[in-house]
Amino acid sequence: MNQLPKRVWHATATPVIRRTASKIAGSKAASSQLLQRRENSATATAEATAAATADAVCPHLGLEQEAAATPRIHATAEWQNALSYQEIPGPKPLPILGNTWRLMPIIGQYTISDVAKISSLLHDRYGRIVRFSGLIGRPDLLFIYDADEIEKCYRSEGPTPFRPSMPSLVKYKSVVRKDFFGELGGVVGVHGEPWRQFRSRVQKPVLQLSTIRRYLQPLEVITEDFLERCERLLDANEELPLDFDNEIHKWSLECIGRVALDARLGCLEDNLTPDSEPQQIIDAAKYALRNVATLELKAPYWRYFPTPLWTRYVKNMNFFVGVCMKYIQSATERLKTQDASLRNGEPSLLEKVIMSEKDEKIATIMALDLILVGIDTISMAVCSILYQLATRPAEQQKVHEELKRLLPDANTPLTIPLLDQMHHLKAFIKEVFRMYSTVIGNGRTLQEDSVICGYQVPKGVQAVFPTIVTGNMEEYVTDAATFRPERWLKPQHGGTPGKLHPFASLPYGYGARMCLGRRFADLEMQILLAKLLRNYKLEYNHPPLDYAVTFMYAPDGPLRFKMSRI
Ligand code: HEM
Repeated sequence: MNQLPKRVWHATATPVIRRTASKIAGSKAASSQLLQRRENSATATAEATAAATADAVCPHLGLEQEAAATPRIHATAEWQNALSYQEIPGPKPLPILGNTWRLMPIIGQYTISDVAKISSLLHDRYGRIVRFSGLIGRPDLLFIYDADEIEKCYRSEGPTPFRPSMPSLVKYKSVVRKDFFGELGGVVGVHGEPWRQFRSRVQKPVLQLSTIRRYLQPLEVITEDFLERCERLLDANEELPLDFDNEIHKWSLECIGRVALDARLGCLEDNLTPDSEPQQIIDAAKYALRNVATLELKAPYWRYFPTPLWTRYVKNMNFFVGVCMKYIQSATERLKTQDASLRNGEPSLLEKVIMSEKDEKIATIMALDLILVGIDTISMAVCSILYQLATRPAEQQKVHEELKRLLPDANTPLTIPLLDQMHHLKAFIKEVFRMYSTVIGNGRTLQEDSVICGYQVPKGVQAVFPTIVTGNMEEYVTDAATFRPERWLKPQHGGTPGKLHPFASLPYGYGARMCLGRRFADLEMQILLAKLLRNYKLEYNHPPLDYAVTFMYAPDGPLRFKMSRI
């Protein structure tokens, strides 16, 4: 089984936080040492802030970085007793080459697909906080493997958290297509007040339970179509094709199209021709997302000149914008021409946004963001969940039993109260996310100087919270190496007690910037698993697959599941 190795907590790598001045104040040498350390620390802070600034300022803010004033934290004992930023352990950058070479093919020791392993190796080697500095064109990365410190960072992030994600998308929105986005960047890759304003305009309709309820039936229909297509794809051994991940991708695209564009895109139709719109959407979605890791984690030369990869990326993004505009214009037309008195039931998400904002552009940009982040995340999560189900027959049986009890007639339409009672199914999903977190980590660009794990960390540094590692640490999760969905259940539903740090496994992030699509993601996954496992048995009878990062963390290889009717 592909389980990450059991990790040991590195207490030895922890700095002595309270190395107080009084301890060394006895001698002159000690005083000058302390002074020297402070000077080093001030220089390091200034250097790191300067390095970080280029990336940390959001183009949509249109503001200059605030003039430097001495931050209040500098006067506290916590700051003064902390070790300097430079003392944080981590791989040492080489002169001129920095650390970027470590991610390069052949000469580097790390490959992009191994990002999850790198994160784990860094923890094993350096301890609970690791500084990865000297990366070309980007600020230092600070990996934090301490769930209490992660909690502290999240809880003190203020009203406009800064998630340093997708600089390529930032450049696309703020430079390449400034003509279209202007001041309305959306939520992904946008920060500060512009992010807060956009998010507060769309958050309510997106997360409202009434909106989610409205999509249960349409998404169930799409899922039924998907399962019918799967049946048609089975070979003589009842096995799904080698590129089954592609089919999952089409299902998620069809779902997000229904939610964000109010349309059936037609991605699940048989025999799509290469020039058909659905196939073009499928190709563009795949290309845009799969190349982001390469664009952003390897040396980002595209920031300085348009590389072929960048040019293709821009073309794809333009295609997406065009598709969103087309569907949103037709939704607006529908709303204009439809007799309002004939409208009944809950309006769709798009209708809610168009009616409340009276601005088609807001709806278009919202749809674009939902589509861009809502396809790969969910399809890779589903690949991972299905693989774990297929390779854990006993666990699969438990979910099936639960479904048989709740849906004695397999054709019973799903309802929200029924989904609410699928405790085992939901616990299974959570356990997959804990052990194989699809999004391997989250991050924040620090907006204030902070003390983290006993070190002075300057603002502008990118803190990385590697949930794939912390979710598997014995320190935070009892019997972490064992796959046990029951740990997520309440005792009345068969739950087993044990330690589960609330900040060790956060698949959807946390706080004001938490995943905007999480309710749709949960709904889509629950519908798919309920329909699939009530009616079919899933098996995987091939050599085990490794997990790798292709933007998301998922099994790396053909998902040749055997799918047989029960
Ligand atoms: C299982 C699937 C998914 C996972 C694991 C996931 C995970 C995440 C994570 C970790 C974040 C960052 C949160 C933070 O910074 O605290 C995020 C942000 C976001 N997600 Fe998801 N996501 C999933 C599915 C979706 C779907 C289906 C949609 C769209 C319908 C979506 C839309 C978004 C958006 C728009 C943001 C940016 C929010 C903001 O910055 O304000 N996600 N997601």
